[in-house]
Amino acid sequence: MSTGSFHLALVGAPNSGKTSLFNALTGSRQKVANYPGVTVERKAGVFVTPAGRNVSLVDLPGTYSLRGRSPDEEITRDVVLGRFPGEALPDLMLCVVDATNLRLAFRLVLELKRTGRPMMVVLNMFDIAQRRGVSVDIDKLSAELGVPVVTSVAVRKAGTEELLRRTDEFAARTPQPAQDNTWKTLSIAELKGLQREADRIIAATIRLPEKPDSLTTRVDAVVLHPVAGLLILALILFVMFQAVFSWAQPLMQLLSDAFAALGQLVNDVLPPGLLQSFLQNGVISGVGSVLVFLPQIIIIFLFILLLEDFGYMARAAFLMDRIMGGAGLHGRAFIPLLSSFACAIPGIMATRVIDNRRDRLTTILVAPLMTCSARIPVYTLIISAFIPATQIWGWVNLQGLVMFGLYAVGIASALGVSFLIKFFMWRDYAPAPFMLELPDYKLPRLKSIALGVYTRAKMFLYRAGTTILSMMVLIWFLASFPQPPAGAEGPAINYSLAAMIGHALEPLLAPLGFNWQIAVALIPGMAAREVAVAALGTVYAIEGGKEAADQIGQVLATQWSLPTALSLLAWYIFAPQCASTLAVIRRETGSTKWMVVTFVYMFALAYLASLLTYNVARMF
Ligand SMILES: Nc1nc2c(ncn2[C@@H]2O[C@H](COP(=O)(O)OP(=O)(O)OP(=O)(O)O)[C@@H](O)[C@H]2O)c(=O)[nH]1
Ligand SMILES: [Mg+2]
Repeated sequence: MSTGSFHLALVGAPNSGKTSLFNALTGSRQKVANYPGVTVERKAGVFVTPAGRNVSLVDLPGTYSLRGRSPDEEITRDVVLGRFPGEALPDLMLCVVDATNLRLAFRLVLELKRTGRPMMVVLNMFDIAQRRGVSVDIDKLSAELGVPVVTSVAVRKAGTEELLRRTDEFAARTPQPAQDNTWKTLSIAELKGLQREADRIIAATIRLPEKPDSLTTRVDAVVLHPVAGLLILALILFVMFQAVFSWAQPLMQLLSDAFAALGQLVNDVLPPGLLQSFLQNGVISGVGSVLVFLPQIIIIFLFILLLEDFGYMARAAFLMDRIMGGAGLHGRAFIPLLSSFACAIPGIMATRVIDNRRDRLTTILVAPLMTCSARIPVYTLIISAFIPATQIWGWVNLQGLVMFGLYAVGIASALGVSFLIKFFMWRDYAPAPFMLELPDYKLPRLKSIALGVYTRAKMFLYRAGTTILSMMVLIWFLASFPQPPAGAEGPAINYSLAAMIGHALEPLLAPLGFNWQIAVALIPGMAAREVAVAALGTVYAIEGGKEAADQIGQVLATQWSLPTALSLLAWYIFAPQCASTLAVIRRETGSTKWMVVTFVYMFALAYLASLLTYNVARMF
C-alpha cells in the first residue's frame, strides 16, 4: 500500500476522535458520531504535510486493547501488527486519546508500546479538557509514557497543526532503530497490571478538575431514568414521525408540482410517441415519484444525526437493554439496529462491534426488519392516499401516527423474531453482560450535521439516478411492448409483457388483495424497495395517461380498496430483502445459508402478514 509515502495509522479507544482527525487531515467525509463503535472497517486516505511529505493514513475501528475480541477489533489488531492482508506495517502509529477520558486509553498506549513500533500519543478533545479545567504536564507525560505526546482538537481548523509538525519531524528522522516486538495476547492479570501503571502515570502528570462534567450527570439523571427515560425516548421517536409528515408536506407538494410541470412541458414540446411516453411515464413519473420523498429523507436523517452527535444514542441503547435482553438481543445490538433505520447495510456492518458470534448473527438476521429509509416512499405514498390527514385530539396528525405504528410493528417483529431464534436455536445460552461507555454530551456541530444531511441526500439522489432510473427504463419497456394489435380495445398496457408477467403472478398474490399492477411493482421492489413506488408510478401512468402521471396518489385511492392498501403496507413492513442487503448478509456472515434463511423467513412473514391484514380488513 505505501508506495514510498510515509504510512500512518490512527489507533485508539472508541469515540476518541480518530475519524474526526482522519477527516481533518485528509479532507474526507467518513462518518463521525458521538458514540463508540462508529468506524467498523479500515479506511485509507492520503495527504501532504506542510513540509511537503506524502503521507498515507489509515483510520481504524476503536478498541480498548489488542486482544481482538470482536471482528472490528481484529481489524485494528491485524493492521497494528502488520498482519492485515495488503496493508503495510505503519511507519508511525498515532494513538488517539480522548483527553477527558484517560484511564483505558493510557492502558492501550502501554499495550501498544509492547509492539515495539514507533508511536505518538495524540491528546485529542483538548478543547473540552481545557474547558473543564484538566491540566496536563505534557513533557512529564511524554517522559513517563516514553513516547512523544501532542495535543489536538480534531474538529477545529488549525487544531492539527502541532500534530503535523511533529509528524514531519519524526518522519525526517526515520528509519528508527528497530525494537523488539514483545507483544502477545495479554492475560487479564497483565491488563490489570498495565491499568495500574496507567493510573499511576495519570496521577503523576495530570490534574483533574475537582468536579467531573456535571451537565452530563444532570441530564443523565433524567434521560436514564427507567420510567422517565423510556417516555422521553418514545416522545422523541413520536415527534420524529410527526415531523416527517407535517414538516415535509409543503416541500413535497412543491416537488410534486414541479415534476407535474416538467411532465406537462414534455407533453407539450414532444410529439406523441414512444419518446414522449418514455420521458413522461418512465423517467418523470417513475423516478419523480421517488424523488418527491427527498424532504422526508432529509428530516429523518436530521433527527438521527442530531441525536447521534448529541450523544443520545448510547443512552437509548442503555434504556433498551432490558427490553432487548428479554428478546434475546445483546445490548450492543441496539446501535446496529438503530442504524438500520437509515439502511440495513450500515446496520449489518455495525454488528461487527458484537464479540459473540451468536449475538452478532441474531442481530444480522433481524436488522432488515427495522424500517429502512427506502420504505419511506412506499409507506408515505400509501398513507397519503388512504389515511385522511386529520388531527386527532386536536394535535396529533393521524398520518404521522400510522407511520409511527408501522415503525413500531417493525421493531416489535425484530424483537419477536430474535426471541424465536434464541428460543429454538440457542436456548441454553445467555448473552454476555452489556458494557458500553456512555459518551459525554456534546453540542451538535452545525457543520457536521449539515454535511451529514447533505451526504445522505446526495446518496438518495444518486440512487434515484442510477438504480431506480435503470429499473424504470426496464419497467417502461416491459409496460410498453409489445404494442397492442391494430383495432385492439382497452389500455395499451394490457397487451404488454408487464401485464403478462403481472397476470401470471396474480393467482399467487390475489389472496393478499394485490392486483396485477402491484405484482409488477413487487419484483423490482426487491432490488430496492422504493423502486416499487416508481414502478407503480410508471405502470399507472402508462395505463391512465396524463392525469395519472401527475397524481399517482389519487389514482391509487380510486383504484385500490383500503384492504389492498393496508395489505401492501403490511407486505413492506417485512418486504423480502433488497438485493444489496442480502449481499451484505452473505459477506458479513461468510455464508450463503444465512442469506437464504433471511430471504425465506422475511418472504414468509410478508406473505402471512399481508394475508392476515387483507382478510381482517375485509371483514370490517
Ligand atoms: N469538542 C471536540 N469534539 C471532538 C473532537 N474530536 C472529535 N470530537 C467529537 O467526538 C465524537 C467522536 O468522534 P469520532 O471521530 O467519530 O471518534 P472515533 O474515534 O472515530 O470513534 P469510533 O469510530 O467509534 O472508534 C464526535 O462527536 C466528534 O464530533 C475534538 O477535538 N473536540
Ligand atoms: Mg471512527
